[in-house]
Amino acid sequence: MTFDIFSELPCAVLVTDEHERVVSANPNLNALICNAQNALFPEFMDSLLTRASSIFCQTHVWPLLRRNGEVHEVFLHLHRPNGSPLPVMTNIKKTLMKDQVVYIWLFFLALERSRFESELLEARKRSEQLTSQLQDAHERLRELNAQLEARMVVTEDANRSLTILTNTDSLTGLGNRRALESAVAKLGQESDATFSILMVDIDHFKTVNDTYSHDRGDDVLRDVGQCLQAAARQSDTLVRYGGEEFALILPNSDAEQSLRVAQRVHEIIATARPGGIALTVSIGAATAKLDKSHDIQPTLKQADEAVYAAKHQGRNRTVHRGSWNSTSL
Ligand SMILES: Nc1nc2c(ncn2[C@@H]2O[C@H](COP(=O)(O)OP(=O)(O)OP(=O)(O)O)[C@@H](O)[C@H]2O)c(=O)[nH]1
Repeated sequence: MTFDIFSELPCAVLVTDEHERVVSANPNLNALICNAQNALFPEFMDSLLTRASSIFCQTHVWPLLRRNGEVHEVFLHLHRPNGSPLPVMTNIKKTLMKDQVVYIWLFFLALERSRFESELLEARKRSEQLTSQLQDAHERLRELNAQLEARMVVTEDANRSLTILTNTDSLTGLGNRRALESAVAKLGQESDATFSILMVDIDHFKTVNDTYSHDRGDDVLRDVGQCLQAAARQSDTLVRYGGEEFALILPNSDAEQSLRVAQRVHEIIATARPGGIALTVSIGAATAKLDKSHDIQPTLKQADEAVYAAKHQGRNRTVHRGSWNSTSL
């Protein structure tokens, strides 16, 4: 009986019955053993094995096969007609074919197997090396990322400090003219909001410098800044607008409210005596409604003109200009 289906298989196949008789063999097995495809096979498979392998089969392989129905990775030596042993690996499985119990033996050259194994080991080693290189690269990337993030934090801090510095008046610690822009943003998004600006200018400040020294003049500027801060609300923005001039932005304040704040400024400065000197300020006030452009320049200009008017009218007073009638306190 032959089983043609095995002739197509790429490996060497032997089929035996339960009495260890050779039932069939495919051409690959012939080629493997005899280097010829049509060689005849012995009746019992025992004759195909070297003596040592035959004993091993009788004592181990067949008992295992009969018990488990299959055996894997058995190392045997086939007995070639020229007398030389051929090392092979064998997988055997019991099965039913054409109503007959048979055992199918698949043979692989042991040498090929060890070559495959060493190739596999080599590939595994390469993949392990690659994995470790990848891990190193990943670790390095993580470090670089951390360094980059740290640098970004430093840069952001530096940028923040720079922004604060460029928006701050170093003498008084108040915002400077540039800081006015963010104050405008603070006025709110909605147009139609009423706001006021107070321009506060120290009277006869040149005389203060000339009489008491420039340093004393600086003290006066610092103290006036504090007086104005005391008069302002949390939501107001105070900046040193230039020289001895300060600007106070009052969101949501109409003319009347701005005049009340101005009055408070006059009183606080009179009481505080900035730099230990009795002095007065002139205040120009202006009130407007915020338009869509958020442009406060026209209102600033009006407040500036109002300061000029206050000076002209004798100083130590507030003049209000703007959409409202001029008022003088
Ligand atoms: N100490 C000091 N003085 C300054 C500073 N900035 C500007 N000044 C001085 O402020 C003075 C301003 O003088 P003026 O513009 O004549 O004004 P004023 O003397 O206050 O006179 P009126 O404004 O008309 O009352 C000048 O002498 C400037 O040198 C500063 O940062 N520190």
